[in-house]
Amino acid sequence: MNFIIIGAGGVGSFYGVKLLMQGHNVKFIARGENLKYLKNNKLKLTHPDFIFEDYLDVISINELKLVDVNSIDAVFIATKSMSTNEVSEKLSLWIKNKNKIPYFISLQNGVENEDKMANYLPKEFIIGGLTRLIAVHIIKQGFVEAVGEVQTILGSIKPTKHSQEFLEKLKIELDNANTTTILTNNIKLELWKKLIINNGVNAICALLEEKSGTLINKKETSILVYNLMKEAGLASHAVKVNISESDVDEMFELMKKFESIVPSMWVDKKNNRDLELDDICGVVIKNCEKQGLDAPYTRTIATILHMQYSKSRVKK
Ligand SMILES: NC(=O)C1=CN([C@@H]2O[C@H](COP(=O)(O)OP(=O)(O)OC[C@H]3O[C@@H](n4cnc5c(N)ncnc54)[C@H](OP(=O)(O)O)[C@@H]3O)[C@@H](O)[C@H]2O)C=CC1
Ligand SMILES: CC(C)(CO)C(=O)C(=O)O
Repeated sequence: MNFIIIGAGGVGSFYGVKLLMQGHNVKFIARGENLKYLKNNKLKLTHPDFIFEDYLDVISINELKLVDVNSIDAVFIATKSMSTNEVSEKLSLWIKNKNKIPYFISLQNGVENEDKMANYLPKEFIIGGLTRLIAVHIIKQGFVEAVGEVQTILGSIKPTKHSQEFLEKLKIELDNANTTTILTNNIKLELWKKLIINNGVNAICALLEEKSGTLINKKETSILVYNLMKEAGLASHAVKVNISESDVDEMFELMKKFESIVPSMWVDKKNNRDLELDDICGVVIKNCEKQGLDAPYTRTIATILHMQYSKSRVKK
């Protein structure tokens, strides 16, 4: 199959490399220094189960116009959520007036990426997705480190017979790549369940500069993590997703069993990059407010992190 991966960062490199190793054609879209480096040097990606080291086929998003739309089966979006609008707009220009277009699959955190994509791309071709039980980060230029067993959950936002067939086929390829893929008819619910995890650990780990396991296993902080998760569950009711208490408990238990990791928000803080705060904590606060509720744990952690980071961050 033929894939494009937008965002040759942690998640994008991991999925792209997995597909490459299965013999698929994969084009990566990168930008800035990362693009320059990968055009001339190999990418090394390590996981406890494998090591990959090779050149990638990498282009900029502006070079996308040189790629034949008809030849591509799917485009994965693996940028941070702040880039979704910009990327989707570029994709909409690329597919304009084409009779055959690929599927567009988000692997990002956050529950609003698919809505953002739908402002630019046909709904029948948008696949919501998430990746969990994985921590994968750029350690230095050209070197990506991954851990975790990797579960991918995918679901069309407007299913058709063709999109279901495509997803079945993609599942086989991802499963062959030693990851687990779950197809769902309710991707919105799954995205909110992932938001529970992210709201539970991302901002607080970045704020306290502690790994997820440390906070989950310490009594005082595990109560904070659990309440952050609970607020994400509460927020979901504003958009009629209705996360239950047992969904929250399930996600808490899942994170308890997962290895102790450095979540992406802490990595971004370490690297002086923008944080996905609006798409994680911001969404929880906004949707609690819609119901006349506050989200005090989320608000406190997010506000302190934001203020601390704004002061200490080296201006670009
Ligand atoms: N890392 C992880 O372990 C996990 C991450 N996630 C989620 O997956 C998504 C991706 O995260 P992650 O891999 O950590 O992110 P990274 O920041 O490592 O990678 C994103 C890459 O996309 C690039 N990018 C952004 N916009 C463009 C553009 N317009 N054109 C070309 N390249 C672009 C970025 O470039 P630049 O460096 O210039 O910004 C960066 O290299 C996020 O939503 C995250 O929350 C989910 C589960 C686990
Ligand atoms: C918390 C974690 C690792 C879960 O997969 C994640 O999504 C992130 O780092 O942003």
